[in-house]
Amino acid sequence: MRRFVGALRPLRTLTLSPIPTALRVLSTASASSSSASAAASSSDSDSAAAPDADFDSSEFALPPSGPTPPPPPQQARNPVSALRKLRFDPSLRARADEALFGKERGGVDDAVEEERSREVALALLEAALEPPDDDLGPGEVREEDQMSLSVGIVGAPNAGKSSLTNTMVGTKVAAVSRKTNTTTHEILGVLTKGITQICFFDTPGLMLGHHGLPHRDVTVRVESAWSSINLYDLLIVLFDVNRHLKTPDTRVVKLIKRLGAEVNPNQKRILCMNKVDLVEDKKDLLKVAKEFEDLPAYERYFMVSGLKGKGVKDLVQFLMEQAVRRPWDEEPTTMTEEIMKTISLEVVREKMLDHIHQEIPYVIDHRLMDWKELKDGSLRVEQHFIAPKQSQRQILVGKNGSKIGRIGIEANEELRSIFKRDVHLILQVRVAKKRSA
Ligand SMILES: Nc1nc2c(ncn2[C@@H]2O[C@H](COP(=O)(O)OP(=O)(O)OP(=O)(O)O)[C@@H](O)[C@H]2O)c(=O)[nH]1
Repeated sequence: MRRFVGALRPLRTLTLSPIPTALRVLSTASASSSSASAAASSSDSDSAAAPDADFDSSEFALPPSGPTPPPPPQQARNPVSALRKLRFDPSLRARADEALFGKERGGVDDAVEEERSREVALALLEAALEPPDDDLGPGEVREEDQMSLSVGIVGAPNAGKSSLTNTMVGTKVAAVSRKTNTTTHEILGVLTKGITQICFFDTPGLMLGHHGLPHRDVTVRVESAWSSINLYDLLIVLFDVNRHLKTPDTRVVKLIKRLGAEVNPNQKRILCMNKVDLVEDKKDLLKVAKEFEDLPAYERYFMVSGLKGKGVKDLVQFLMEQAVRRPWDEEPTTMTEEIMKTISLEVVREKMLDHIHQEIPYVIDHRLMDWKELKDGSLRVEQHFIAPKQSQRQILVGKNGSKIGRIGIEANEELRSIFKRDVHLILQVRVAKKRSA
């Protein structure tokens, strides 16, 4: 089920002080598949699922995914406190002095001086061990040196926005599939390289000609998307050039022309022809470039294949060069548990979209029910699909569990390769309980 999340939300978060990426990713991703909804638990659904409605990766033999990550390093000993504990017994010290210097040393003055020099040595050692205020760890960048860029990606459904984002960011941030409108929420992708950070925003629903759309929420979504695009530093207008050559979509042409006509001094715009790998005669690409060449707002034209990665390096390089001196909005991405949870949902969702070619994926409630990191470093991930109707459940399960099994096996493989560890994936398909009137 598609849920509307206003396009302004990620922009608003851009102006906030740094919040770990994971929290924001989850806050936008929480529509129907958040781990938070796990609390709703299986009470929403019939608990008696048929055995073929389950997938359990432990029933499939897979080679181990490599060495288990080492345990966290032990806390290093603090040499200052160790030194503080090293207070000699004075009588032992006197005996040592005698043995070394052949006479009994020092009166009261010597003792005081010795104690003072010991304190000075200790203070010096403490100061030496204290990291300087601006000491930066490896890869850290001072705030005043940081460069940032916010990028909105605009395009018709299925133009390849998610695939391109994934390729640029280098992690799986969005479910990619053959279906249109797979982006059920704005997915934030963050690329941090050297001193530069680029935040990518998906802008679902930004299309012209929305008059007459059946649902009011769709109209609201479209309007909200339009009103927010000017807030990005840079806009990528993306279209499927292969489709354009075969069956041009007048709405897409209008979109490209409208965004290319109005110059916005505060925003750079670029036009990206995507899926160039599908175009057999490359000369056709020049024809398309010519068709849109007189649009003043487009600073550059790129021909890319987001899926195959063609031309993406040049595009990323160009984006890096457009960054402005501004502190980063996001912590440089580390694979936190919250990001991993989101990825686990996205990967399973992607496999479901690949295998179920009806409206089913959009009406099914998909939840993360359990997430555990086991002692051996492996992960136990349990997700449930809750279908409104028995017939929908049956389509997702497939004959003798063949569909859910395939989804599970493929998702499990991919999660193992992303997380670089063993993943015990459990998927259950249930039917929602009928609410009594
Ligand atoms: N051959 C080819 N296929 C691509 C390319 N980019 C995307 N695709 C395919 O096009 C389909 C749609 O891609 P997505 O990235 O989901 O498109 P999207 O614009 O994010 O779609 P929505 O979420 O519906 O807005 C998927 O089947 C992709 O595999 C490309 O460069 N070449």
